[in-house]
Amino acid sequence: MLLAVALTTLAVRLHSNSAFAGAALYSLLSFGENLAGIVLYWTSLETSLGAIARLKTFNDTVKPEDRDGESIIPPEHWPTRGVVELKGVSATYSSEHDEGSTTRLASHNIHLTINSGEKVAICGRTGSGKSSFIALLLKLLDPTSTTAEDIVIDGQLLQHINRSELRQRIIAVPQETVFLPDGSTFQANLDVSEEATREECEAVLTAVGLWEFVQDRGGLDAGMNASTFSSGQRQLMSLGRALIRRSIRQRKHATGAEHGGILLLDEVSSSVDQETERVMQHTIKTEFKNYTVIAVAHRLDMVMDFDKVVVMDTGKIVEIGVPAVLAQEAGSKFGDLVRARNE
Ligand SMILES: Nc1ncnc2c1ncn2[C@@H]1O[C@H](COP(=O)(O)OP(=O)(O)OP(=O)(O)O)[C@@H](O)[C@H]1O
Repeated sequence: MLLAVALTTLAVRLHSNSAFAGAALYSLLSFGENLAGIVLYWTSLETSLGAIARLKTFNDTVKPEDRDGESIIPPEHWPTRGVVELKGVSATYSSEHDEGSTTRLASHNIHLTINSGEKVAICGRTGSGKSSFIALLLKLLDPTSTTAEDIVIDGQLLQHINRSELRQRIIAVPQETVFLPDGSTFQANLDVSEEATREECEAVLTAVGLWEFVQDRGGLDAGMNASTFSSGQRQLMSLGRALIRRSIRQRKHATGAEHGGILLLDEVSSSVDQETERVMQHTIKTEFKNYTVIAVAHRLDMVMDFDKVVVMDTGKIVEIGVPAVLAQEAGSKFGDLVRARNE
């Protein structure tokens, strides 16, 4: 089982170039129990393939034994407000496998405050550092130098927080969806931590428009074959997982009051048609209305009604503003991206 999961995730990684795509297995890793085994399996891989080298870089950042033992478990329901502060954060990838250079700048002196419940889009050209920004928030990538207050989420310094705990508290939807080995049930694939009820699974699949699809294939207990999913259906399952996590968090919240949190999205609608994108947007807006949402987006129409857009270039923030306003502004970098897309 462990080997199969590792191979599945590895196969996904080999098809990808993005930093955060390495975190496609985030949704599996974040549940902890198989993490040590998967990491051990990976680190034993010896190959000179570039993709594996990148995988190893990602790997190096998640070794639990290095840092988690001494790090802090945040308060029980953290983060409930979803205030994110970055105070001059820089990060590099070590590229010992790249010829000619030793480090590669992914984030450069990032100063940014994201307020509670804000919906923020991260935009920019390919390789501008969008996914790396998300990777920083999940501690998949570490800041190069750390002053004591580099990244703070709801008053907690990220550098002190236990990595696996962090990845259980922040909900993230990666660009690529990693499934359990073929034959695992729809329910197991949707609810990886096995904490949701069948009713919750059905409600979530209905919300993302996959309930009929699952029923046609034998229902929640039927074995699933991921290769029969389209890319868009894979992304909908990923969003479904995020909704399940939100439900579970909400249920565990002592007061029962609606609380917030943080949702990270990396190009989640890159493979869906306009109608499906509309469903996804609606679901994110309604189900995560109290959450701070940080979304990497190439499809700029999806983020036009967000509160804020952050435009990145060569690892730096080069513009921050309201998307609908910037889109109309001559000389705006976001406006340039929109105009380039429209052409
Ligand atoms: N694992 C890695 N190892 C080394 N360099 C990396 C790694 N991941 C990304 N980079 C480099 O870091 C820089 C920022 O990459 P990042 O993936 O954050 O950009 P992006 O804006 O998300 O790109 P895209 O839109 O193509 O997904 C790029 O120069 C990229 O080549």
